[in-house]
Amino acid sequence: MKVGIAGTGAIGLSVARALDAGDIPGFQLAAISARRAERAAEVNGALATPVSVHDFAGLAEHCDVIIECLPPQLFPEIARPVLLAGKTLIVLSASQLLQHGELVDLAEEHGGKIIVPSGAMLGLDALKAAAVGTITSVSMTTRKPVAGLQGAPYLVKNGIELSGITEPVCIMSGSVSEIAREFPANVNVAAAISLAGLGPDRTTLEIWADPGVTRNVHSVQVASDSSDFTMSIEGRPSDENPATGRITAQSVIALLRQMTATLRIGT
Ligand SMILES: NC(=O)C1=CN([C@@H]2O[C@H](COP(=O)(O)OP(=O)(O)OC[C@H]3O[C@@H](n4cnc5c(N)ncnc54)[C@H](O)[C@@H]3O)[C@@H](O)[C@H]2O)C=CC1
Ligand SMILES: O=C([O-])CC(=O)C(=O)O
Repeated sequence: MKVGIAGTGAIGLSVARALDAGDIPGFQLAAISARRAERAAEVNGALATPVSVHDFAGLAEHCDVIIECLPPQLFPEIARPVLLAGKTLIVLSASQLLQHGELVDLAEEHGGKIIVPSGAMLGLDALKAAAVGTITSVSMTTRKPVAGLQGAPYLVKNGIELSGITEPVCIMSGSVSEIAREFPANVNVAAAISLAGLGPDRTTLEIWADPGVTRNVHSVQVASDSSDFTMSIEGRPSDENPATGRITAQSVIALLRQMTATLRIGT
């Protein structure tokens, strides 16, 4: 299958490299999309087999599977042409699915598929299994280094300055739906958890800026009629983007491998 990568930053570049190295059987990197021509040339220069460069419509036309690894605000621009063409969209900016439910309807109408990888999170398998029964609560806490939150729309709008803090500060708590509007680049993990479990209105989230952590730390507590469980993950930052955990790109690679595997483990 031909793969197109939209956005060649921390996640897109890692996945492009793995495809280029032949590490993902059954999938071939066919095209990329970059903000600037210079970036596309730089990425192609680092690949053993350079690929064509397209705009989003071009990726939709030439590829079977398109991996969205873009700044969150560009999500509808890539999602529409891909889903209209009935192709498969792998979504990293998962928070955007909460604002753009209409794109799921578009996929349904045109035979497109939307896949949200586990990304920087764990336990979506157990959560989906619990959701077959009755989940009573899902509460999540995310702790981030101050640098990972800087520039978030909510902080800018409310003039909240985090650079001098010496103690952890809870900067927002509420439902995932409420928080996703204010921290679009920081709640992809929470969006995925909410979509797998109780939904964004009933999944609660606290976001903490913590000067004592150097990694994003996500903890989730789940209560259900089949099981109660607690999950926690400390992601090591990627080299290219400290706000993005290294495991995120690895999760996409694992997802692609699973799509053609004879033996699949996990839900
Ligand atoms: N689902 C998950 O668990 C996680 C999701 N994310 C999300 O994944 C997305 C990508 O994350 P990163 O790779 O870390 O971001 P990044 O900022 O490192 O890369 C984004 C890339 O998109 C490029 N870009 C900007 N405008 C473009 C355009 N018009 N056309 C093509 N490319 C364009 C940028 O130049 C940059 O290279 C973000 O929305 C991020 O919030 C990040 C971490 C975990
Ligand atoms: O932990 C990460 O790598 C990123 C993160 O918080 C998110 O996107 O929700």
